[in-house]
Amino acid sequence: MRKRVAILGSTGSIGTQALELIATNPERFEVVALAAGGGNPALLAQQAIEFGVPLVAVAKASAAEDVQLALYAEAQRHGYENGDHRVPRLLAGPEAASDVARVDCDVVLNGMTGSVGLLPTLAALEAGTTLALANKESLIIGGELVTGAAKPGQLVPVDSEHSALAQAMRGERREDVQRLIVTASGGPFRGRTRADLANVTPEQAMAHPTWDMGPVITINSATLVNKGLEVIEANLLFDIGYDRIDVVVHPSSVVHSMVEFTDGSTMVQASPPDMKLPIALGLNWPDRVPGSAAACDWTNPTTWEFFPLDNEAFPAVTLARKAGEFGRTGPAVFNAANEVCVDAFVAGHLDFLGIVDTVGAVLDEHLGDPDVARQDMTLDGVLGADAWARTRAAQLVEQR
Ligand SMILES: NC(=O)C1=CN([C@@H]2O[C@H](COP(=O)(O)OP(=O)(O)OC[C@H]3O[C@@H](n4cnc5c(N)ncnc54)[C@H](OP(=O)(O)O)[C@@H]3O)[C@@H](O)[C@H]2O)C=CC1
Ligand SMILES: CC(=O)[C@@H](O)[C@H](O)COP(=O)(O)O
Ligand SMILES: [Mn+2]
Repeated sequence: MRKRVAILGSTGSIGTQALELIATNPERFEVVALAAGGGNPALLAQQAIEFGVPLVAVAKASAAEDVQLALYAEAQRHGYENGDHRVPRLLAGPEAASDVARVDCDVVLNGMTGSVGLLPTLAALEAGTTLALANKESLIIGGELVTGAAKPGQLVPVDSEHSALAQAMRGERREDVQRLIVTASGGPFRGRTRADLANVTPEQAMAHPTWDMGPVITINSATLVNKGLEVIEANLLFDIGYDRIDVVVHPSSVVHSMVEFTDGSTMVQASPPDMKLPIALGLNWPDRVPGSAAACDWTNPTTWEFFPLDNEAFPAVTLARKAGEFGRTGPAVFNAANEVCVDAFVAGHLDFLGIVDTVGAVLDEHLGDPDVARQDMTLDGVLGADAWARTRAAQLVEQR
């Protein structure tokens, strides 16, 4: 039986790689729905017709007409007659991705970027569908709302480090796990001091040394915010305390993370950097998809290097730990402030160091509010904290 897959964020880095993988494994997977933001109507339409997808969704209502026209044009190119029932149904608007997440299917792959992925993540979990989760932000900001909505085994990590951790812990007893060691490439500015980072440009920050990814996660890798988010993600996915989650810099991104056990053994998951491997495992969990990606080549001399993280030049992981340990709406504020600052940096309105400095200032303000510590964790609370952090971060960016 082929697995029926819905892809949220189909036009992005994760989405397009997932579709490439599905194209080479047509006997294993079929695509039943696609969702995207609306930034690339032609690509969305091309994907929909090429994969024979019956349902397509676009978040920006203003892009709906362009997507509809692109669907007709693509259908015509494939020789469809007018009124052909294979032309997909189109949903449009901010709820559309959540509607797609609720369709009857075997796996929802959430490859959207940002906190906008939260409601679709919850929708997929509530529908009882397996959720292959690349959109780490939804788990991080939703916290216990997301983990509490997931049945055992329903939430499968696609993030390379967390896929590695899940693979290394398969079949192991939880009480035998001592520590999780999350690897970080160190980003394009590895080895620089804080002073060296003052004038780096968006173009330099976009030059990731090992991964080709969407713009937000690429900037997050340069600031190490991505690694901070991943520490929170590891805590939530594997229910392991922050004091037992380490970060180590591993520039070549071949070791995707490690699990240390109580007997002194460390299990390493290694493969050349290629997201198709964790995407395939996410779509086909618990089974592997043969040939998803190339394996390590041992015919040439190989060295793996590991370095401690420079928390002084890159304080984002320390800050994320603070947000994560506080819990509740702390991670949502950390993430939302960062999303605003990344946009501002890319637009040339904020310097590189200003990203994490501003996130830290917004987070401290939030954690210092006595009402925040008293609040229960609710969806409205998370959405409210996200909105507040966006406004506050924008004000601080303006003042900087
Ligand atoms: N890329 C990678 O290798 C990795 C990514 N991740 C995580 O995966 C997620 C996706 O990253 P990446 O693929 O790089 O990001 P991209 O920016 O490349 O893609 C984002 C996708 O989300 C779509 N999108 C935006 N808003 C909405 C919306 N409201 N509804 C539906 N779709 C929407 C975009 O559509 P449009 O094109 O129309 O704007 C696009 O298809 C992130 O959370 C990231 O942290 C994790 C590990 C590795
Ligand atoms: C591929 C993936 O999972 C990314 O999250 C990656 O880890 C980013 O690289 P950094 O290690 O530089 O953050
Ligand atoms: Mn990652």
